[in-house]
Amino acid sequence: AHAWGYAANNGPDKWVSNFPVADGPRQSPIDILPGGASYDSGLKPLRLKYDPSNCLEILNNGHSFQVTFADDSDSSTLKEGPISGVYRLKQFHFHWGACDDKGSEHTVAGTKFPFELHLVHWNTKYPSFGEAASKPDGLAVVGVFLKIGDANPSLQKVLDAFNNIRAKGKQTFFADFDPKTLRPGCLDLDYDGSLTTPPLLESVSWIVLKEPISVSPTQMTRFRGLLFTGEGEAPCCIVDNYRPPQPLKGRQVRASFK
Ligand SMILES: NS(=O)(=O)c1ccc(C(=O)O)c(S(=O)(=O)NCCc2ccccc2)c1
Ligand SMILES: [Zn+2]
Repeated sequence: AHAWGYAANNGPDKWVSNFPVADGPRQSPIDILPGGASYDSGLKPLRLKYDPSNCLEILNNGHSFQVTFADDSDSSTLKEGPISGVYRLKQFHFHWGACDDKGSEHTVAGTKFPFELHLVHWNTKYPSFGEAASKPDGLAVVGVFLKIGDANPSLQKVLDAFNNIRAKGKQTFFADFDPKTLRPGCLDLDYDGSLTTPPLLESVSWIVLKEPISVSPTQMTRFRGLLFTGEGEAPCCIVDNYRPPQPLKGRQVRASFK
């Protein structure tokens, strides 16, 4: 079976043939209707605690790039909010469009943002990420929308590392980055969902932050210079690496705000 991707021949509407869960009851992303979310006064504020020294490397995995963190201790964790227990940060990555009118995976009342950041965490009640990834409460992903605006200084450090990871498979040392600097306010919309890329496992508690952070047009074009393809192959830029919204199938979205 050819590898999954985002092209016409291997994109999101083709994934179900190798990953039947693509048609499951709790798939992600979704279109979020803030008016349809129910305010949950029991929701405590989300607690992100990240240690920049846990940052290991930045990698172009052929469908996005990810910044990987050391997850062998509880020094970079997510707590409270809709989740119980302690979840460790494993990696963060982005999804984006070829142009500014699309790119995010979640949408808000049909509105698409040009980018979406995902911070992937796993539940430490399980021995490893791989174990947690197949459990209904195994993963928690924080989604942050990016909009066009002022340059984002903390993002610049990530973009400056791109020169070493332009081609698929390239990776480079990347240290001392605190993803908390990428966090906007604390209004979040929560629901039970899945990974948005194969294997599309239905193990994710999604925590989508309502307020976007800003990136400048120059910073955005840097993302679009990354390549899906390996060195020596005909260059194909990573763009439109997003899955469209999936059916809600009766799920409730909880809001941490009125
Ligand atoms: N958009 S998302 O947050 O759902 C997501 C996207 C990509 C990946 C990834 O592995 O690259 C991941 S991951 O880091 O969670 N890995 C999922 C695939 C996987 C499952 C089980 C063991 C290893 C990898 C998550
Ligand atoms: Zn993602």
